Amino acid sequence: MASSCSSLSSFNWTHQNSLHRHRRSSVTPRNDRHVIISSVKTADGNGNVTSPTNDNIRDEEARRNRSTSSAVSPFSARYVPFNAPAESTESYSLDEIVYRSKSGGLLDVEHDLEALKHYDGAYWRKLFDSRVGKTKWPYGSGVWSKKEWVLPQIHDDDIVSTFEGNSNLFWAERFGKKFLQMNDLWVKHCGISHTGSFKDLGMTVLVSQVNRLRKMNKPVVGVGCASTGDTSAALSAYCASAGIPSIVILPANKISMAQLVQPIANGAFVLSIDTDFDGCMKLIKEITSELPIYLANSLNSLRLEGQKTAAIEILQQFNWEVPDWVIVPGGNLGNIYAFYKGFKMCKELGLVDRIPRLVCAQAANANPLYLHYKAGWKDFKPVKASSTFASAIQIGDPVSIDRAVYALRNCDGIVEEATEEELMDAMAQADSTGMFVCPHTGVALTALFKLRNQGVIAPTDRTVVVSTAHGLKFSQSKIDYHSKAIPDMACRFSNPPVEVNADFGAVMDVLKGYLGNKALN
Ligand SMILES: Cc1ncc(COP(=O)(O)O)c(C=O)c1O
Ligand SMILES: N[C@@H](CCOP(=O)(O)O)C(=O)O
Repeated sequence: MASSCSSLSSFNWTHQNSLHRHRRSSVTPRNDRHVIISSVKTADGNGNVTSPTNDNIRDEEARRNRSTSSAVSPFSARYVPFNAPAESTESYSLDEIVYRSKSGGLLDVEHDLEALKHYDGAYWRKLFDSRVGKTKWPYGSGVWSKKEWVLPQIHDDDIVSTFEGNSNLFWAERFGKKFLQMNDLWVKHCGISHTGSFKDLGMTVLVSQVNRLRKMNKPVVGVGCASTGDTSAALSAYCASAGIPSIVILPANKISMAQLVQPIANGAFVLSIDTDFDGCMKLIKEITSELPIYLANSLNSLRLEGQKTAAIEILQQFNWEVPDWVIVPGGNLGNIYAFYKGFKMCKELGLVDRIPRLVCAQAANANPLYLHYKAGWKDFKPVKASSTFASAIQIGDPVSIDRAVYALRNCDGIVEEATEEELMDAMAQADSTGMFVCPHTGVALTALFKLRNQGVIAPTDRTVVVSTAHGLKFSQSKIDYHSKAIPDMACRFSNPPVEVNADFGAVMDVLKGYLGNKALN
């Protein structure tokens, strides 16, 4: 049986004595014994315990787990109906295949917070910090470095990970100063990742659990999703790495070529369907209720357990100081809730004393949440999403609408929208200061521009913009913008190449003209 005792026991043992004093209760987790046992091995310069054999990092951890196989995790998690009334007793094991509550509502993964509270905030901060930047399986992953808060009961050997997470929290110094008069602006580059988007954070959790279910002989022949590009890329990569079949349903001609080729290259079974994302989502829900195909979209609350670690990571990267604002582009609306949940857990477990205000940013062409917010959260109505350069969030009927509303209402959150011109300009402005962001990040940056102009976000507010995908996946939109090939768009920040004859004089003339317009510094 999986043991997160071993996960606690096997972290840098030299920290254990100093961490011990942080434990709140007199309960002694059974793993402490194993800490002592493992400590007889030699420790490398980083305090990692090393094996005398030539095991790879997965084998090394499996061997360690075998030696602690009698240990049972003191932590646990289960599915419960999302936002259930206190008197609800409905719950499911994470080893069940279930996506909806009895009433048809969303589910949530509920952790045993009382067990986690046996350790105080300082303990968790130090434990998580001790795992960053190491190769130790599976903690080298930014997701699995928080394993006790994610999937505490999974066996380390069942985990399918690319050491995702630990993404760059980039100080957007020049962008902040030049365009916003801000000096504490940060971009969390979740898109600089294994498959180029934040979806890796959730997919490692979901595919790991599928790996476990298949080893338990549960009826899972493959894993499937509907996608606007990034979920399918992540699903196919993680499944390919574990040897699990993946099936992806894509809206024909509505995702970028770079995104389309990802599942193809990773060996997924790709269905290109003449509908939009909402149509694909409807199909995959029907398919997964008929066939032994496990649903990988964020309707499945397992995904959000991985995605929430990006919020924890932001706090960690600020040395556990809480930013004032976090701005997240929203489509199917799982991620905004995942951020809320990550921040909320850190507050509940004493790692920080407050949570940031969240802003969810939508494309004006696909803005059901924005309209709902403007209507005072009354009577949600899905919309027919129109085409947008932010194609991964072209979603009119988001599955996680209830989760998003809950998150935003509980953090005094805001919803903003961006027109096509605004999002493309914002993306180009960010790129002109050295970034290379995706159009969805352009949507989030537009929200920031608007809230700064309205005086809602102050120049000194510490603000994080979540960048959700790698800009290289969306090169064609940048090519269109910089060649001013977009109808009815001024493309104010375009920077097209200058065509010059292969002639020294002609080149010099052009260069002198260019340099003449520049100040010496
Ligand atoms: C690049 C990118 N940004 C933002 C989002 C929005 O995330 P969510 O669907 O969780 O709201 C998605 C997917 O929907 C995406 O692929
Ligand atoms: N942008 C997503 C849309 C589906 O979102 P999910 O989080 O519910 O899987 C994608 O890339 O497919």
